[in-house]
Amino acid sequence: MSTKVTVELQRLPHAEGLPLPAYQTNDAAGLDLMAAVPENEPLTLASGQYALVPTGLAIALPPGYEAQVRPRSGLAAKHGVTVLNSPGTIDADYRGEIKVILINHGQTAFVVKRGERIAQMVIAPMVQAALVPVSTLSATDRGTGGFGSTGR
Ligand SMILES: O=c1ccn([C@H]2C[C@H](O)[C@@H](COP(=O)(O)OP(=O)(O)OP(=O)(O)O)O2)c(=O)[nH]1
Ligand SMILES: [Mg+2]
Repeated sequence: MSTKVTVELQRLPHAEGLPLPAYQTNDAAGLDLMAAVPENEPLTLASGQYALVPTGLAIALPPGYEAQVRPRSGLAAKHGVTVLNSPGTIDADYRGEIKVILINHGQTAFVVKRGERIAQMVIAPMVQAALVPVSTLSATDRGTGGFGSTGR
């Protein structure tokens, strides 16, 4: 098991009754996030449509960490449903509700029910850069080559 960082979690009123996000297996990287849509109002994503899906959760990450909202491969492979801005970035100083921007690339409508696991959240260490403006950059073998410069 990896070392664990403590993350404060606030469950908002509309998350009542939903289980806490959980790692599904011992060494899973992602905590599954559930849709906190009303029980009697499932969210239908028509083909090509996207929506901001509430999770009913807010967190306080320690400084030096971020959370990434990533797609679940099962939803992508079976239904064409993924996270539009993947990976979504949750900043350590964000205290609002975590929302998932879900898009349906599939051919048929996809219905998001309350409690459905729609995405996963990976907690990761991050560094901030101290930018130093310069007039020329250090030379490298690659230089300015990119975008397929090494071949297909
Ligand atoms: O998938 C996401 C992405 C972001 N957020 C929240 C947490 C994050 O800290 C905040 C801002 O996200 P981001 O910086 O990606 O969006 P922005 O468009 O740059 O908004 P802002 O101007 O508020 O930074 O929105 C989510 O809940 N879900
Ligand atoms: Mg931003």
